[in-house]
Amino acid sequence: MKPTTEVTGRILLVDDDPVILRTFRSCLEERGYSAMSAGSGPQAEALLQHHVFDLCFLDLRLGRENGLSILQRLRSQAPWMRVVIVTAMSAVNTAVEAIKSGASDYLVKPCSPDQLCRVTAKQLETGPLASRLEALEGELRQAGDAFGSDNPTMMAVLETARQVADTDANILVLGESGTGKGELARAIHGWSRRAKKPFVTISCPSLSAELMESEMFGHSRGAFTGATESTLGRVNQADGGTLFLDEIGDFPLSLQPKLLRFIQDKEYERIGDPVTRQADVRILAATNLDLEAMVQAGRFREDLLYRINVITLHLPPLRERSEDILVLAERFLRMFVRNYGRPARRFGEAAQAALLGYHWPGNIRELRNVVERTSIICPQEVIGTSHLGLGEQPGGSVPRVGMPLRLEELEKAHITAVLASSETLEQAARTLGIDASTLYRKRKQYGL
Ligand SMILES: Nc1ncnc2c1ncn2[C@@H]1O[C@H](COP(=O)(O)OP(=O)(O)OP(=O)(O)O)[C@@H](O)[C@H]1O
Repeated sequence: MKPTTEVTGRILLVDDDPVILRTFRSCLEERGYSAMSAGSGPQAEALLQHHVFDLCFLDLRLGRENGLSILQRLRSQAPWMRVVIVTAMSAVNTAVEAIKSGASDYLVKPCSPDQLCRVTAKQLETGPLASRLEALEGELRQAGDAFGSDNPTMMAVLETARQVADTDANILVLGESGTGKGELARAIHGWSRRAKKPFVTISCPSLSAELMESEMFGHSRGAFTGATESTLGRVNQADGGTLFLDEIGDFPLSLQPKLLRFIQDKEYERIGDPVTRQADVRILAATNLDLEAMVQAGRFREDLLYRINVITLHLPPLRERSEDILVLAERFLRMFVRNYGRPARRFGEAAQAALLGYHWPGNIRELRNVVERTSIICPQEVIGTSHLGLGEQPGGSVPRVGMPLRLEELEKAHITAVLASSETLEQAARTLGIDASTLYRKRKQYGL
């Protein structure tokens, strides 16, 4: 049974019988897999410290060692690794127990090379899909408690958010970029009676006034050049649910009266179509801009502001929520090591201190990016400060043209500096020679 396509898979064999180890190993290697063997539980654990495996064949009877407790230790050390129990016919009951404890399958000894390879191929095929699914499910499960916090300001915000979630009040979420405004909006929708209906996001800065009108309210065929098909728009899509206007401060001024009318009367017209339509939509909005100041400057309508900020929730920046930094970092770490199958397991003391001492200008988004990168590059179980790459803080070395850097690092540094010296985002975009929506995307990408 030679594989027809190229096979990949890193396999750990754990058995106290050297003959079985040799036979299994040569059989798997012949088919293109890479395999390593361990004669005992501790040997297997030692290998896991330095190597990443996708699949493990574990003999449940390893001398005096208890196979089930070895299984548990291997699973906690490498939760992404699928484990197939190898057992004698007389011990099938134990194999069932092992599957209940997290093993994926079992193989009865003696088995033929074809049986071994069939099980291997099946496990390696389903492994990545299953672990991605597990990660997603984990994220979803955590969404319920993702908003736990030990910070008093954040706790008060969350309490208000939960109280008003089930009313239809429009809510404005304020906070620096990356503080989790979008995440909170989604949670409010989830806590509301609209939870089973759509949650639709419109990212305001990414669209011009014309595109925004058509995106929100839809257009009829031929309404403007290029409108070859009619569309219903996001408002229609969100009917019965929630419409989240991200970065509402960038909502085009010329379109604000139409939004105001929709919020007040729940009525609108598509572009090029005189029929008045209705949609039952709850509005949540977010911004990191000072809308009061924009009203003063004539860049945002006062009546619209009073419609969208019936309730205002102000998310504190991460540096003011130091109680939550390590909890969030550990949650991200669990998620990413599971996704990428990497060896990092925990932050060492120095790394914890570095995480707590950093000022997190990009807030939770930056923390998430840092942990993701760390989970990939850290080659060991305990994460040290050097793996975090937090060296380029203000006062640290500033990337300069000509240094041995990736282009991205230079771009990030330049955008950061221009943003810091610009009064508005529009001004920064003009200086950089890119449009506001590109700047918006790059800020997100770099966690600025
Ligand atoms: N409580 C949380 N738990 C886990 N992840 C979070 C949490 N809050 C935010 N995040 C993550 O941080 C990142 C930024 O969150 P989000 O987009 O909600 O921030 P934002 O304040 O809306 O940012 P921006 O103002 O730039 O749009 C996302 O990847 C999000 O998944």
